[in-house]
Amino acid sequence: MKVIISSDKTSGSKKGFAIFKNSIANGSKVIGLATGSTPVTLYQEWTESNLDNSNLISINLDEYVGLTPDNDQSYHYFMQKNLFAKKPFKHSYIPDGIKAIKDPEGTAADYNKIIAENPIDIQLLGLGQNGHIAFNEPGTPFDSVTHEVQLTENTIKANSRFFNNIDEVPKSAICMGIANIMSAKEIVIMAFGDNKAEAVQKMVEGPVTEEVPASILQKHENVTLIVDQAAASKLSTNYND
Ligand SMILES: O=P(O)(O)OC[C@H]1O[C@](O)(CO)[C@@H](O)[C@@H]1O
Repeated sequence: MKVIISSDKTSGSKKGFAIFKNSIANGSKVIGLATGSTPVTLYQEWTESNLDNSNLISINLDEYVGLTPDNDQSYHYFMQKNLFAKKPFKHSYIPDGIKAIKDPEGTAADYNKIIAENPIDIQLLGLGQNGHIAFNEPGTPFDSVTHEVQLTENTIKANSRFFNNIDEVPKSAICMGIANIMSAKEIVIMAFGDNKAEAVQKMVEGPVTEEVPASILQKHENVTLIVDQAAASKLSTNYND
């Protein structure tokens, strides 16, 4: 894993965006995208750039079960607001959180088919405080594919900051599995802030274990981790930018 330590989130996000721009210039066509607060600055860079997405396909990691695309907490809405409105892709895939209410297995199977038909060239990831990637919580099998995830109390609490109150946070999501994520040819994972420091340390330096889903990234041959000083503060090795 290549580790880039940036002075702050803005410079880290610029470096992250540069990796995507370069990868697209070199022929990447299928782009895996993430939500959460981590990628917002990277998406700002993207919308302000001259990059043209009209020949690209995007595939998002996850969506809450039960939220319509026009719900301002849905990941459909998030992507529209932060990237797609200004930089539309040829086609953008996000799991169908409404179909998933009645048919989570069918929704997940549809999404696995989409990923199989559109192998991901480069995938963006954030990192949960407990080491989760997308909504794959500790204990998720490394060979998992798209599935319905029951959100843990920790994640519901962490994400409640975006909702009016904690009871509005959906209890489950449709989420790419760890095997889907690992199938991407290249991965960029970003983490900023001291609340991510422990997860970063375990992901990079700890054992590869399903208890820390992101630790599997140690086994991927083309991963770049971008962190700020705070998120890097528990790493024991000195990684130079
Ligand atoms: O970027 P944030 O908001 O810190 O969230 C970290 C991770 O948690 C999630 O929001 C899921 O809870 C992921 O989508 C994200 O990668």
